[in-house]
Amino acid sequence: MAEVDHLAAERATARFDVEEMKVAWAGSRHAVHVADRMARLVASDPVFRKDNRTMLSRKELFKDTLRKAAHAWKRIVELRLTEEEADLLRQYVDQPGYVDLHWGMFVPAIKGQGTEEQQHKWLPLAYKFQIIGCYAQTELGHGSNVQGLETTATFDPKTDEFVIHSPTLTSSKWWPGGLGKASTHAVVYARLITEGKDYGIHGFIVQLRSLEDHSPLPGVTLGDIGGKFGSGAYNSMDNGVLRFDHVRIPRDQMLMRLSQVTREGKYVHSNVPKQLLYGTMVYVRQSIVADASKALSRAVCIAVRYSAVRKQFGSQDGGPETQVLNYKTQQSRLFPLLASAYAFRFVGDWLNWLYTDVTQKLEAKDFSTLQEAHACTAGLKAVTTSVTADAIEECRKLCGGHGYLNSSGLPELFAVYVPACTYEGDNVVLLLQVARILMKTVSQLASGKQPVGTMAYMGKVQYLMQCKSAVSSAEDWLNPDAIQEAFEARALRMAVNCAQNISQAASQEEGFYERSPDLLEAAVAHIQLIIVTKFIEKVHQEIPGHGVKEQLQALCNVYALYILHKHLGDFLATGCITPRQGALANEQLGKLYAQVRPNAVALVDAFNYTDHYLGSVLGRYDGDVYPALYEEAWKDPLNETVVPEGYHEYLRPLIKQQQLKLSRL
Ligand SMILES: CCCCCCCC/C=C\CCCCC/C=C/C(=O)SCCNC(=O)CCNC(=O)[C@H](O)C(C)(C)COP(=O)(O)OP(=O)(O)OC[C@H]1O[C@@H](n2cnc3c(N)ncnc32)[C@H](O)[C@@H]1OP(=O)(O)O
Ligand SMILES: Cc1cc2nc3c(=O)[nH]c(=O)nc-3n(C[C@H](O)[C@H](O)[C@H](O)COP(=O)(O)OP(=O)(O)OC[C@H]3O[C@@H](n4cnc5c(N)ncnc54)[C@H](O)[C@@H]3O)c2cc1C
Repeated sequence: MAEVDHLAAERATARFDVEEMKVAWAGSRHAVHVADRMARLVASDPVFRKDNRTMLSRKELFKDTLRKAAHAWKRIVELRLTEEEADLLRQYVDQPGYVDLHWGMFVPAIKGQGTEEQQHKWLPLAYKFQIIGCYAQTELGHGSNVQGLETTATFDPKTDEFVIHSPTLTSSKWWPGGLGKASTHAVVYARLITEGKDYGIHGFIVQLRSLEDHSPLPGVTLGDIGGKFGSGAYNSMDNGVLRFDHVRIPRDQMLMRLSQVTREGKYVHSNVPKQLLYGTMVYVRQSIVADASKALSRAVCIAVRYSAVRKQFGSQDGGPETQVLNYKTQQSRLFPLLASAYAFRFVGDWLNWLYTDVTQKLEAKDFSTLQEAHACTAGLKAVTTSVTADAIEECRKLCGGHGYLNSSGLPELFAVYVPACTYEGDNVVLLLQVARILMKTVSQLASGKQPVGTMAYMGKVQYLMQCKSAVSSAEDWLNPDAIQEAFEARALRMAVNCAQNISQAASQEEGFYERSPDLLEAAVAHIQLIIVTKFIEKVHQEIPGHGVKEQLQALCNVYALYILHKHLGDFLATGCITPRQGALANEQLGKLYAQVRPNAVALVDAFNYTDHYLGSVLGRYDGDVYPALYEEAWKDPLNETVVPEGYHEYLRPLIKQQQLKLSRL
């Protein structure tokens, strides 16, 4: 705890119990305690220091990542941490690295697509780090279009092996994290060819490097694909390139849970949807939604605390300067982001529940919710990552000039975060998947088929297509039913409009292609409805703690009315609300900002982030920003010498030359 709390006055104005809000944010009292313990464990360990990260060269940074990963593993083993604790510890280490892919994709791919026998063989090796794995799907030529991958896995019945081959330059695996330098194994996605027939993409476990000296195995060419956006940031990750020259693997290294190749080379597909092959991506997409709320809340925490510390311009009578957080423009930019952080947290929790539920159903051979899981994970991944990436940049601007310094933590957070809009599915490609499912659902309405899950509202088509909002005062917008109805009507009408336009095209496919920009917007409207709905549902639950429910209610309204204001064109164009009702929503939004203002600092305190995890001099808990900024500047390598290197070669001769010229005049 800080000795002098420059934000004490801010904390004193909070009208709710911050400790109970921490519980609401984390999900349970247990979750708060575990997270707290792990965060402090990391913060107090000098190996996990990260304040110098942006000053390291790529090689130093990569070695630092290896060191941290090894040290984290040592601590996990020494302290006998549970899986939950270990995950949190890695999260607080906060440095992307090969372990993310090992635990996050390699292990889940084997769990999801391997037979019991295969799991029994490979998982213990992975669990003890006797092998290190990555997820090698994307190629130089194709990422989004998975069916377009070119790597081949041809079955050779003579030797009972698959021959893995990269037939073209564009078939080189390109991007997999952990592949470049660290992994010994990969789950490789390749076209399965047997008995002369191409059966499409399947997963194979392939060893890449020697377990003795880490050198590439014969026929394997691999390396790192090069430096990436920003200093520090995602450059700690060894995203890699990989080519195979007729590399042989035993038949039983094909992941055979969904389909098999027999000893004779016969292809057998189990009676399950082929999309289960994409299961690892669905799993990771739901983790990415949870991660979005973490990244967004970090940026918002920095911007809120700093905005409370920073003062600019005085009162007209020469009194004290104004905290920038008091400017209405600062509030209208920042508070919707604060509300979005909470909204993403709660929708992330719900998505995690949905994923668990779908997984249990799949195990019982019930595939009915597969489409719902795909639409929700793809859509929520796309919307939450796009908003978060933009929001981090907005937080940088909200911190003025100091936000541009590495020591603010925001440039690195942005650089680490932005690829989330691309990896695990480009956001546009994923939203078009949602749109496809929306169009399918609309087309089935006429046949009387009742939509289910998050599409259930579309079943109220008769009502939602013609309803008119009853809002007649700003306060009316505090009614969750009014909000819910407006969002449902907007989403449905946008989807139906798209479907009508598509039906006028020469073919469904052509119509979809022509209308894809509108379809994107319809998909976003549907996903925003889900986020609003889940926030409203959360607030309806019993939430203990003085004032906690009231604050969450206010944030829920901020989130919904901000989206309504931002996308007012949609609501007006579809006739869901009138211009007057739009203006009333904006009026109410202003009142809500005033309600959030005294609670803002406490609302970010509830994220319970250590100064180490935040990694920002602007976001310090104690608000003692200026001495920290000043001190950080002196740590820059440029300040190691008073006279810079290069002075004698370039500066002195220049200055002397000018002096000489002047003396000749
Ligand atoms: C790893 C760590 C995890 C923790 C995260 C926390 C953050 C930590 C921070 C840092 C670490 C980050 C690590 C990042 C690692 C990144 C890894 C990757 O990027 S891996 C590669 C990911 N690649 C993609 O996502 C590719 C995107 N493309 C696709 O998914 C597909 O090709 C497609 C776009 C969906 C198209 O598929 P396809 O051509 O097969 O078909 P369609 O004709 O469109 O669809 C056919 C039917 O299949 C349905 N469908 C499609 N996908 C799915 C699915 N996933 N599940 C269920 N159903 C699916 C589709 O709806 C169609 O259905 P019908 O209409 O026929 O009914
Ligand atoms: C940091 C990072 C880490 C990664 N880690 C891994 C990993 O561990 N393993 C792995 O296998 N892969 C990994 N990837 C690859 C990643 O999954 C792909 O980059 C991603 O799926 C996007 O595919 P792409 O690069 O082919 O983009 P493209 O599909 O080429 O996208 C280019 C542009 O085309 C647009 N576009 C493409 N298709 C359509 C369409 N049908 N309609 C409209 N617009 C379209 C996109 O919106 C985009 O604007 C990683 C990528 C990054 C950046």
